[in-house]
Amino acid sequence: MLTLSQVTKRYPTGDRALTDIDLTLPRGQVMALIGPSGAGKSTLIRCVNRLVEPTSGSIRLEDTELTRLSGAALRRARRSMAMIFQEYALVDRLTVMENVLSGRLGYVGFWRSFTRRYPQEDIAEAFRLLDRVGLPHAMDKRADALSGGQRQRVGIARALIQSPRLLLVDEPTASLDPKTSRQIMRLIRELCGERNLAAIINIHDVALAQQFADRIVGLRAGQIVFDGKPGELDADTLTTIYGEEEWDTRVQDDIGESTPPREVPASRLTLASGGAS
Ligand SMILES: Nc1ncnc2c1ncn2[C@@H]1O[C@H](COP(=O)(O)OP(=O)(O)OP(=O)(O)O)[C@@H](O)[C@H]1O
Repeated sequence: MLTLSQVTKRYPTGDRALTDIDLTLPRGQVMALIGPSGAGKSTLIRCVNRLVEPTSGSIRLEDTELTRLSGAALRRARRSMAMIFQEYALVDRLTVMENVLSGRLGYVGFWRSFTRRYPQEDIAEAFRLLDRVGLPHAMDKRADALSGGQRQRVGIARALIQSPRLLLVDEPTASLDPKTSRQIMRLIRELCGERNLAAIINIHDVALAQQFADRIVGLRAGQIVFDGKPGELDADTLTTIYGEEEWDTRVQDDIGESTPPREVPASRLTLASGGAS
């Protein structure tokens, strides 16, 4: 449903963030994008919804060539690509319900949203979604009264009320503790399954990526150096993605509570943390 062909991004500073990216994402697939800092993960996600303009190449969402769109056509296409952010991007002074309903902004028009007169069916859907993400009693709370995990649940509900076909998820767990991170990843995974939604999840945590994604794509210096199933990620592959000295530290950080002692050879590390709570 999403196809990137030969996508390259060069920033005006001269930084070449992506080089000739070819990638096809089928409907319903949850793909994790991993790689070291600066590899181009955020740039790739933002090229898809054109928050960043690709320098060249083609990005197709089903029958629509996204790189050619502008104005109203681009706004319409963006409705079908919802984003979930690391820092949640909620409006603190608004209630949970208002934050969720703001996901309908692309549909209801400025004045209707400005005066907060959303259609009854949107409000009913917001109730259903808040229930589904585990916040049935929080709708009247201000967003800044919530914990990080709760805020991310609101961010997920806001994304889903857009009725997207694709989720673009940018480090959803980077500000959360390990247990909450697993709960959030599990929720995203389940919702993608229930709605046959495809997702690209930019994530630093390799163990979480392995545990919850169908597919892992490894970026290094703007190029895809691995594309395979979570179980295919081995020490050699991680060295290719992260470099010789980096990856075992990366995996140990990711495993968190079950981190083995430093003297365990890298080749014997179990990458997936397992036993998620
Ligand atoms: N707005 C920008 N202007 C210039 N260069 C940029 C800009 N944004 C990113 N870059 C450069 O593009 C490259 C890829 O950055 P990007 O943020 O996409 O990587 P990333 O893999 O998401 O990194 P991180 O995991 O640290 O968020 C880096 O070299 C970065 O310095």
